[in-house]
Amino acid sequence: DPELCKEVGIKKFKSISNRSLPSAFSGSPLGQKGLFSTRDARWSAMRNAIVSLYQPSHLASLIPTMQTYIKSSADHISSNITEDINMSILSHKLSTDIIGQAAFGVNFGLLDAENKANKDCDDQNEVTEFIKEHMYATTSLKMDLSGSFSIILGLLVPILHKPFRQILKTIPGTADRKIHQTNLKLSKRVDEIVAKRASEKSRSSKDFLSVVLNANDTDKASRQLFTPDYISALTYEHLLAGSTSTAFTISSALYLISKHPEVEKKLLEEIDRFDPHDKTLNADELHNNFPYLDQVIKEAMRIHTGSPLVARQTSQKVEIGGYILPKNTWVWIAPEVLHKDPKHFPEPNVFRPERFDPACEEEKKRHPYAFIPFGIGPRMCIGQKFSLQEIKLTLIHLYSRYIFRHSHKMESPIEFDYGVVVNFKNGVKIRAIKRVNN
Ligand code: HEM
Repeated sequence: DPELCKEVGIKKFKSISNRSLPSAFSGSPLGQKGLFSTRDARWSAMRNAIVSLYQPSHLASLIPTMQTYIKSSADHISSNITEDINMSILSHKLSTDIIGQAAFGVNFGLLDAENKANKDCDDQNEVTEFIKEHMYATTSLKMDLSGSFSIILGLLVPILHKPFRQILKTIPGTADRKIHQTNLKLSKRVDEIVAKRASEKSRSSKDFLSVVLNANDTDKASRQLFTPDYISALTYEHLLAGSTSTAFTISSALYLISKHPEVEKKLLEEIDRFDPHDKTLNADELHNNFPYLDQVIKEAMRIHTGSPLVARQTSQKVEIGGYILPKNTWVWIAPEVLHKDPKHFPEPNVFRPERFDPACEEEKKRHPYAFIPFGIGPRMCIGQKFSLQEIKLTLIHLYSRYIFRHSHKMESPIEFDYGVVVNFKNGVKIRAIKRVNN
């Protein structure tokens, strides 16, 4: 109910996590550092400290960096043009490299196979190992029966999650133990990156980690709030939040566009009209010249919604839709259920980007909260603009050079893994076809 959302959503709910599996995350480096237990006050301060990084002017300054990584991934496609490409893996590397630079100020060099001498890390193997573990950690927080038992239990009965995890993590062979050990290693590595950066005398002001450490250097209050552990947890959160869902959206868009030639045709016309081949777009051009691409991305996020659940906890007793929810009740929203509601999206399973055209009746009539891939309210995704910029730049660059077709190894119907972020179970497998004259 719109009125209720307005009234209740903002005023009476306190948000306690991001997309948001508190019990699942409490086993991750975030939870181990106590992020969720105390995070509200500190998180608001942190959001304020870093919000400038997500403002249009800073995002615009990231375009050339993003373009460099995007070009590397296109070059990778070019050298594998006769083979199947697992777009899920390639886009995960791309988005991890980009967020590595933006959040840590570190070049992970995942796309750059030749990059043996990484400037920011003494040992390239360390970086590769770190990322492998990061990828394991992001994919192992599952919500089905193949995931950790304590996580599944925590979803059903949150109070049981912690004690069960404590027991299960000591038992060899359990997913809980594997996750625990991976998280310990990840935590240690993030701590090392943070400690190294903290010891540097001059830091840039362009990445998340440096901005927070700079604030700590100059401000005593900030030092008390942002302990080294807390900074590590947040830096890791950025890596986690910034890579998987962006990668999922890029591969989902490619999967859907490849299946719909009429959408592909219209999109290519828009991209070619602007002729962005090998050109660095500026923020205004990116924002204004690709309205159909905007619709395609929204529709891809609607059909395949990356965040399965968003959570809130009531900060006081409240009545919603005739139900009385006591204080501290967990409320879970499943955005994809909203996104498939035929009331707001007629023929919900049809991929039709035009339904997001601002001139279209369906779009005009739709409730503003019917489409919430980035969550909603004061705790909605802080990286929304960052990721949309990255996704747009990637699709423009790739489609100015190639079109894509599903590999014959691509399963149909496609299968999903439900984790903290949804993922394609076996990846999006495609073949690239070089476009004439490009
Ligand atoms: C397509 C890409 C992305 C999607 C679909 C997505 C989705 C979401 C969702 C649904 C939430 C929870 C919002 C809520 O509770 O209302 C969230 C939170 C968050 N996201 Fe994203 N996200 C994406 C990309 C990013 C990127 C690139 C970053 C970092 C650069 C990022 C950083 C965060 C952070 C830090 C939070 C927690 C915010 C808070 O708790 O105040 N996300 N995201």
